[in-house]
Amino acid sequence: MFAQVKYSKYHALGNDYLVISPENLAFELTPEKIQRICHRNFGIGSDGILFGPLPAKNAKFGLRIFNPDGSEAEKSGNGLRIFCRYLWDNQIVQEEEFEIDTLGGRVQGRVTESGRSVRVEMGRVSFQSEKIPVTGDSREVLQESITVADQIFSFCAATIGNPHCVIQLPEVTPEIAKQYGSLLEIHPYFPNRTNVQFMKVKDRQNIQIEIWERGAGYTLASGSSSSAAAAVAHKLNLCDSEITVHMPGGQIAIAISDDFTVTMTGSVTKVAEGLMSLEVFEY
Ligand SMILES: N[C@H](CCC[C@H](N)C(=O)O)C(=O)O
Repeated sequence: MFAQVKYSKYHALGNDYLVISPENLAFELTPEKIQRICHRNFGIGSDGILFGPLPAKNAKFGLRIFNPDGSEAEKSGNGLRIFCRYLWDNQIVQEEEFEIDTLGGRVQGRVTESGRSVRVEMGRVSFQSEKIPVTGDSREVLQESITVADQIFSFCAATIGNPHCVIQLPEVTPEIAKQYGSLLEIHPYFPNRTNVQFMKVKDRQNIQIEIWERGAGYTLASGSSSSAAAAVAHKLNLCDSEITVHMPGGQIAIAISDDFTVTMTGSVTKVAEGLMSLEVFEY
């Protein structure tokens, strides 16, 4: 049994992840262990864990993505950019494009600018209720109403492998995301819970979002949230097909094709390489 566990820590616009390779782990990543590792005081602290590279049937690499509450996510845009950079840092890939298999489908990644920028084709966005999922009749979930804490919002829902609830407002703030995000995350309309974005459309090429993530809470940036919110803005014809998403942690460039395939380009920053002591589980 290893007394320590090797990990790499990166952030993507302030949305930080730990990368742990299966070759360095001799125990199962249970929800309790994930919660402890991600805890900002009792653990290393992060917005999630990227567990890979894993064997994959229809891609070069497999990746599992865990939220700090211990739940497993189908996709993470910032997580995927970080994982691509991790593979590049460890000479497992070079400048070529390569495929990664996730619970939410296969994506294509490419590392550029000596690791500082990564582009990921995130797959297709769908607004179809049964794919997200959202309860009720089979339909595209666009501009419907939802009530939390006696506040009625108009929302759109989308999936890019993981679920998203997008609410357009004239102004968005962290306070709004923190006050209503946690209630919307667990609203009965979303059987698998949902990520939530409060979106201000600045012009046809720029949106601003404040984010409440499923299983993680308020975060400074989110790649799948950027993809979903931009896709909704484009679907409602409020924005063109190339959109810059502005978040507290920074900006992500989103390009949307005619079939709503989304390509996301953004930065990755290496924070540290470390050794986690198993004592962390004894407290
Ligand atoms: N909390 C999300 C996964 C991480 C998404 C976010 N960090 C990103 O960059 O896409 C979920 O449960 O679907």
